[in-house]
Amino acid sequence: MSWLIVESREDFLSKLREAMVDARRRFYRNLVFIEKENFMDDLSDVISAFFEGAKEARVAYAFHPWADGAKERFELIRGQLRGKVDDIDYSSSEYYLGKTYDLVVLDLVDNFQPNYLGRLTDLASGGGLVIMYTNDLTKDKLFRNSIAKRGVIYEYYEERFRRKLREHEGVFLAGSEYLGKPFTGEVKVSQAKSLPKRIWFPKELHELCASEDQNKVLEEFRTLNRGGSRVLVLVAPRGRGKSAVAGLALAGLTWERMNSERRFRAVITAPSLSSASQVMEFARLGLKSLGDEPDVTLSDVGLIRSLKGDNYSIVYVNPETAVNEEGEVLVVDEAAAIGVNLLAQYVNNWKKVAFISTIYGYEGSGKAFLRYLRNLMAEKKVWTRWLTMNRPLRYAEGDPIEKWLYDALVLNAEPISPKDLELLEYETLDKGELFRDDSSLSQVYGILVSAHYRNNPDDLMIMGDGPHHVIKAMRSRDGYVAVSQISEEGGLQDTMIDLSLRGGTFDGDLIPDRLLKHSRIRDIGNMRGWRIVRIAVVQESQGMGIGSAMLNFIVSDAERQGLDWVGSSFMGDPKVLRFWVKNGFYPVHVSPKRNEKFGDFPVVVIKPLTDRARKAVGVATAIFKEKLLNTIHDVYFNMTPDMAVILLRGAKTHREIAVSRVYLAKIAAFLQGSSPYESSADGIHLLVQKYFWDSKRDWELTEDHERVLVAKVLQGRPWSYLISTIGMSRSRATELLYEAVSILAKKYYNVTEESQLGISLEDLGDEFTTL
Ligand SMILES: CC(=O)SCCNC(=O)CCNC(=O)[C@H](O)C(C)(C)COP(=O)(O)OP(=O)(O)OC[C@H]1O[C@@H](n2cnc3c(N)ncnc32)[C@H](O)[C@@H]1OP(=O)(O)O
Repeated sequence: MSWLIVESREDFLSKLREAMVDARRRFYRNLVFIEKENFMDDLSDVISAFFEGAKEARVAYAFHPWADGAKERFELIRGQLRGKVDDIDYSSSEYYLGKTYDLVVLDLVDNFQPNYLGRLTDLASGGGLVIMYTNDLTKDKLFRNSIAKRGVIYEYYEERFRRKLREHEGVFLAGSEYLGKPFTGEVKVSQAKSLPKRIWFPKELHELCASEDQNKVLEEFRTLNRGGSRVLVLVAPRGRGKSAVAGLALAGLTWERMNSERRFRAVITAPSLSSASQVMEFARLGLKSLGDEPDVTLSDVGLIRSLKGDNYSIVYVNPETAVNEEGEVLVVDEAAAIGVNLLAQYVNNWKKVAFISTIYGYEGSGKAFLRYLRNLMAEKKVWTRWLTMNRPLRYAEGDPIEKWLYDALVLNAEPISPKDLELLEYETLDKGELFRDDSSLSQVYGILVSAHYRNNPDDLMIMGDGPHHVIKAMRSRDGYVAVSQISEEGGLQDTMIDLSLRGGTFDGDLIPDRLLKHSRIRDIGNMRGWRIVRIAVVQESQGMGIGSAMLNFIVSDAERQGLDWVGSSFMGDPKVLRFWVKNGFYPVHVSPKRNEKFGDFPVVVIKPLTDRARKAVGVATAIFKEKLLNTIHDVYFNMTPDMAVILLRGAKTHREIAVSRVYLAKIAAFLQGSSPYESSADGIHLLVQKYFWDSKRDWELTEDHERVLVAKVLQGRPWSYLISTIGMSRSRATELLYEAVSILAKKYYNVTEESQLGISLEDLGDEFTTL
């Protein structure tokens, strides 16, 4: 039975002591949350109570050391902490992901940020305690302040967070009153670990495993050494030891090849070096246990970049580089946080790939990733083995604090599967109500999380508390089927406009800032609009027009409110870009840098709603198109022709380009076969520019024709590269190029292979300078 006690501090502490004894016995965690101005006494008492049951402990103390008073608070309680104490700066907390602590103390006086909270709570082990203390969750908090707009901010997120603390067992609260809800549920404690009956990898590696799940998974990795293309998928919630076992497995795969003639090279990639560090650490540990001492290269902050031995190497490279690296095995950690675009390229280019990922958790949901894998398995082109790990390593299965964390941070939000799509209603959600209604919040946030693997717990707080963030949705009889998170932007003061033009940046107002910097039209800064931060439709109802319908409603809504524009900025995946262009949005900016993590170019699209916005967006679109057409061989040289074609089709701004008769004669010579492509490339380039600048025509080349023109004529890719970039052979590409040029020459100038190959000076007139 669970109950809520409301008693004195002494009673509170004695109940907590009992709970800690039970937790040690049954290997689960408790949480103490202190929220009051004078938190120090309670904090000190709770820490004392903890150490009554432990002579020493592994302690993590997290704070922002540079914040006023933070160090002093740490020093005050430092004397009470016995054992090894890691003082962790929140900003570098990701470096501690693999560690385990008995006591985790979070100083929430300067900041309350869901990402940090989730990450650090996870590090507490069974039998341990998590303490969070703050003067007031909503007063002067760094992350909160960064969300505020013109000094205004809501507290829907914090209100819900406080409610969740009261709902869950294992949680003890010290605020204006003392409350405690000891854990009464059941836990499953892991059985003593035993090795699988038959093992191929050395016993030393198996001994480094902390659970039976890990032993089993370790053996499965061995299948990667068999013939043919193989993909191994390892998914688990956080804290199951999947990265560690992947590292041990790499040591095992290396060991199998150590005495062979052939060198062994494994590549590890992940969104960042630090997210790959667990795999690396355990690979090193594994190799050491086998008696090998690899040479280690470290990064500036001490993370392992590579391990090298006599005839093997294990190296980290960033996700984009990993596509074209060579080696025997590619291990992709936190694969769900890497764009599926890149994952598909890994499977194409590598024979053995291991994808490792969190299926849900605060790096975001892995649904896009899972969808990709399900398709891969259904195609049956590649041998695929799917492994999951369920047992937590640090604490017992059924731990109440893991449950609280998932609920409080909405880590397992689930969209519905709608059955009835007949009647859909467009709604603007009341955020207060949404954050009080768990089921609606789970549906709405679930749609966003499953579509956007990049969502993390901080995003939910921004969505809830940011006064400029608005949520729109489409609701069916069964529940929500589509959601959009919108941010109000623009209406900038002159000082902000100047700041942006001078290269300064500021939070929010992303679209006005980008447009100011790239088109230099000041008026854009004053205009007001809606940036669609996220838009998503439940997976099974995509491609049925719901997204477009919602977008139409949003645009009409914005028009009614007198806004100047609706826009969006997103990672430029061709499918998504097509959605925007189809709905009449103009591409106005593409970042010159590919996003290393996701492998795509961030794109800004916009739809003008007022006359002045139409004028300004006209300029921005023209400037963008000019940049794309003229620098695609340089700034955007590695943009896929697929993307470029959609961007060029979407940038509907017109310019007349004249092609001189000298060039037309060169083009005729090319069509007739008397001049090779390289000799007529100047004329062809002009003709292709003319085509892409022409937005008045009522005919189109096929997308395949356009792709070849972009790849060869505009990007200048060597013929040999066309196969890998647009997937066609040299002869097919040559054929398409010829066809496209002959269509263009005929349509614009009636030039064909029978046209004149030369012209007289008299005919030419004074088009060129006489010297
Ligand atoms: C700022 C941002 O959030 S950008 C990221 C957009 N969101 C996502 O990528 C999440 C996953 N995808 C989705 O939730 C949806 O597919 C959306 C929101 C992109 C589009 O909504 P839908 O209802 O699926 O699109 P709708 O049926 O109205 O329009 C279809 C067009 O969009 C494009 N499209 C983009 N994604 C998809 C998709 N997953 N399925 C089908 N069509 C898609 C196609 O060009 C399609 O045109 P076509 O039918 O002629 O091929």
